[in-house]
Amino acid sequence: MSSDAERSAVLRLDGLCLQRGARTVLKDLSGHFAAGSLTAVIGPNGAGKSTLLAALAGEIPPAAGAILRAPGLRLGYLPQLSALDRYFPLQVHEVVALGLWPRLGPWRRQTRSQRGLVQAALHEVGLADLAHQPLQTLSTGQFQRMLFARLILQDAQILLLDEPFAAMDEPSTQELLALLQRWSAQGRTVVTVLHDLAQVREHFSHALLLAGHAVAWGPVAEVLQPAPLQRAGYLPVLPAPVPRGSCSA
Ligand SMILES: Nc1ncnc2c1ncn2[C@@H]1O[C@H](COP(=O)(O)OP(=O)(O)OP(=O)(O)O)[C@@H](O)[C@H]1O
Repeated sequence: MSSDAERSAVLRLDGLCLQRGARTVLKDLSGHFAAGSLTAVIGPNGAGKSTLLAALAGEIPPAAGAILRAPGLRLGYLPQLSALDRYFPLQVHEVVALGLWPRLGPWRRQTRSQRGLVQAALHEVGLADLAHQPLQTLSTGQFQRMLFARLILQDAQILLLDEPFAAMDEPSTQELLALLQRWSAQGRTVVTVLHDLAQVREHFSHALLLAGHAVAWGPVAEVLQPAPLQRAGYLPVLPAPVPRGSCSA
C-alpha cells in the first residue's frame, strides 16, 4: 500500500529516461514530488537538472518511462534567464499581465481588478515603481523579479524554476526565497534548480541530487551528506590524512 506522502504526489516519475539529441542525459529516475514540498534539484554541471525541469514542464518528451501529473493542476515554468528575449517592445506591467493568460485567455482588455492583481504582484517583488518601464531598461535582477511577478499571476499549483537566483543580489534572493516558502505553505509544489547548498539547507524541505541519474532523493538532511555529494562528483574526494611522523624530511 502506498504511504501518505505517495498519495499526495502531484508529480510522479516512473523509470524516466531523457535524451538530448541521441545522448541519454538522465536515466531510470523514479520517485515523486509531494504537494507543498519545496525541492532543490542539485548536482554538478551537465548532471541533467535543466533537462529534467524542461521535461517536467512538458517541453522534452520522455525517451522511456513516464511523468505523471495529478489532473487539473496548473504548472508555471521559469527557464534559465538566457532563454528569454529581453528586447521585446513591452512595458513591465504588460509582461507581468501575461501571467493572467492561462486563466483568462489572450487579447482581452484588462479589467480594473486585473490591473490591481498586476500591481499587487509587482509590489510583492519590489517592482511597483517600474511598472511602466520598457523591458530593455531593466537590470538582470529586476528582469528576474518581473518574471516572478508573472508567475505569481499564473497562480500555478506546480512551480518549476531553473536557477532563478543566478543574477540576483543577496537581498533580492532572500526575498524571493521567502516567496517560495510562502508558496509551499499555501500547498503549492516548488521544484527549483540551485547550486548554493547553503540556501538548500536553510530553505528547502527536499533535495534531488542528480549526476545523469538520481544519486539521492529525499529530505534535505539526508541528501546533503558527504557520501552522496561525493558520489555525485559535487564534493571533492579529499585524500586520506597522512599519518603523523611519516614525513621523511
Ligand atoms: N539542446 C541540447 N542539445 C544537445 N545536448 C544538450 C542540450 N542541452 C543540454 N545538453 C546536454 O545535456 C546534458 C545535461 O544538460 P543540462 O543542461 O540538463 O545540465 P545541468 O545539470 O542543468 O547543467 P548546468 O548546471 O551546467 O546548468 C549536458 O551534457 C549538455 O551538454
